[in-house]
Amino acid sequence: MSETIPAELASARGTIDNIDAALIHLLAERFKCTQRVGHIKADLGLPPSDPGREAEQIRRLRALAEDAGLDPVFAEKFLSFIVEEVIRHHVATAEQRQSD
Ligand SMILES: O=C(O)C(=O)C[C@]1(C(=O)O)C=C[C@@H](O)C=C1
Repeated sequence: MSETIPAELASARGTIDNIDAALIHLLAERFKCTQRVGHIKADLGLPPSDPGREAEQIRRLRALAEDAGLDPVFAEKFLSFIVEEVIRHHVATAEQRQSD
């Protein structure tokens, strides 16, 4: 296989790399924010998950995805994947709080 990458492919990959970097930064900011939420919930004795809030988020993101031309099923799966990890962090924060 040739080592030379066509200019158009290299340019598209450059854009993909920039978008992936933005996604990582956005996710890092989101997790910093949910870490604050985890501490607030632990302080107030609130449960780690909030199914009502999640239902609202799913409804909103599915609509946004449809408008943006993104598969809403994928958007929902992506959100669920993130929220599952957030809940795991919230549980660990609450457990840590109880053992302090
Ligand atoms: O909003 C909250 O209550 C959160 O804990 C944040 C978050 C989220 O990551 O968006 C995570 C868990 C909840 O079930 C709902 C939403």
